[in-house]
Amino acid sequence: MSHWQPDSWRSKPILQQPTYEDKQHLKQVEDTLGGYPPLVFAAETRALYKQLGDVAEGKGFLLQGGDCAESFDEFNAPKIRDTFKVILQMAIVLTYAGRCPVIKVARMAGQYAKPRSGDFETIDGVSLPSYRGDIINSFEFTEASRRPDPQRMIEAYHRGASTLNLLRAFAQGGLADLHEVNRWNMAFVENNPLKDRYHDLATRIQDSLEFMKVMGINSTNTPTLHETSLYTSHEALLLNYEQALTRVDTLTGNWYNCSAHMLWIGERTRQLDHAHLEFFRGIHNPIGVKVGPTMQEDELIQLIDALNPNNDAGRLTLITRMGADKLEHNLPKLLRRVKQEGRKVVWSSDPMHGNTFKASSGYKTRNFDAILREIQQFFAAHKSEGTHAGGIHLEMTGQHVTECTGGAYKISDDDLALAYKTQCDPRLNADQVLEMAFLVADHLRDA
Ligand SMILES: O=C[C@H](O)[C@H](O)COP(=O)(O)O
Ligand SMILES: C=C(OP(=O)(O)O)C(=O)O
Repeated sequence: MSHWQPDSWRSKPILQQPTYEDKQHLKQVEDTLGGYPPLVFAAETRALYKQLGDVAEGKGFLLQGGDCAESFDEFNAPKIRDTFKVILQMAIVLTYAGRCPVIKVARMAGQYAKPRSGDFETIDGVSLPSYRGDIINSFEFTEASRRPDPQRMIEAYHRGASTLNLLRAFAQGGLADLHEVNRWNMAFVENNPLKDRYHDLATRIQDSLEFMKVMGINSTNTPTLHETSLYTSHEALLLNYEQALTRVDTLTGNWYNCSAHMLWIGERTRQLDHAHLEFFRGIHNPIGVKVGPTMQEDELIQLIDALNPNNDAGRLTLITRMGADKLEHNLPKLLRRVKQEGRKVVWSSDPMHGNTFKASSGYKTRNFDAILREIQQFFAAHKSEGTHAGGIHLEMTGQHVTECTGGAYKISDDDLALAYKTQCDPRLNADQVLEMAFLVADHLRDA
């Protein structure tokens, strides 16, 4: 295999990239970013790698979630806080009701680049380049807004850094204290139809904390009760940006992509001889790859071997996104083959991307029941193949949006217009996530 360099991807075919008109400006931005401090520290990335290694061995569960596409316009503390809360809330339900350690990885602090089905969008007979995420162009439907601008990478870096800073403060500065989480969760679910179930769980956690106190277990000296670990992730699609943040770790001498702890390759850019595979094979982060409904057994083994030649547990997460109607037929054969060949991977389910459709109202949406059905089938397939259902990957937000239909509030096609805010794909809202958490926890406990 040829020698890897952070820029060796540049000689390979590449899909889903913008065409920048001003190459000099692009180079200037890449150089500037290359001189900026890394956003994450390689040792943190190694800690996540190790925890994912445990998940690959069947000990733990990966919860990965956040926006479909983070937005420069909706960049504010309440939004970051609410998504943080909803991830934590789901993690607590999964940990307590599912009796399972949960590793939390946010789709935040860098989820700015989007692959698209078409290069152009047409509205009222006018065709303009598709919106590809705020790191590339702007959502507004004008010629100027849709022109790719390299300067946006600098903007994305700064917003990613601020988001990460706040997430770290929340995780370690008291907001994630289990005593507090228990309290704010109560208010957070006040109007939720699953409130009673949540209250019951919260009371049991409270009882456990009080029991520990009575027994003399000093919770002030027990960091896991006061803080949490939340890692960051995004699709490493725009390789100019990702390369600029790829650095040698001085402790190990290895290359790490320091734009996030975990990165993944999308379904549309995972070709074996293409640029994204080339870039990912050289970085030492834990990585994910999306696995869609057309994936065949041989192709999957080749992909695994290209990305994880040493078969290290924790290195590779396979994120299946097949669609509720296809998973039952397509996943078991992949599980069987990977198990037969002894490859160590985390299997995670993205029940969102295979279940998107256009509602009669014209909005792109996903139905809660289809999302749930894909998760149920994911657990069932693992159970029958004797493999570990290792995680879920959700597009979700802490905001009260109406983007996915169904759930306990029975959001209908007509309701979608009430609060449809996503810039790309529909997300589960805070209530739908809580509901999903209880349903997944039941499967997790059973598994
Ligand atoms: O999030 C994933 C993709 O970017 C998205 O599904 C593509 O959407 P499109 O089919 O509207 O381009
Ligand atoms: C684009 C995404 O998914 P996929 O590659 O599975 O379509 C995504 O997760 O944002």
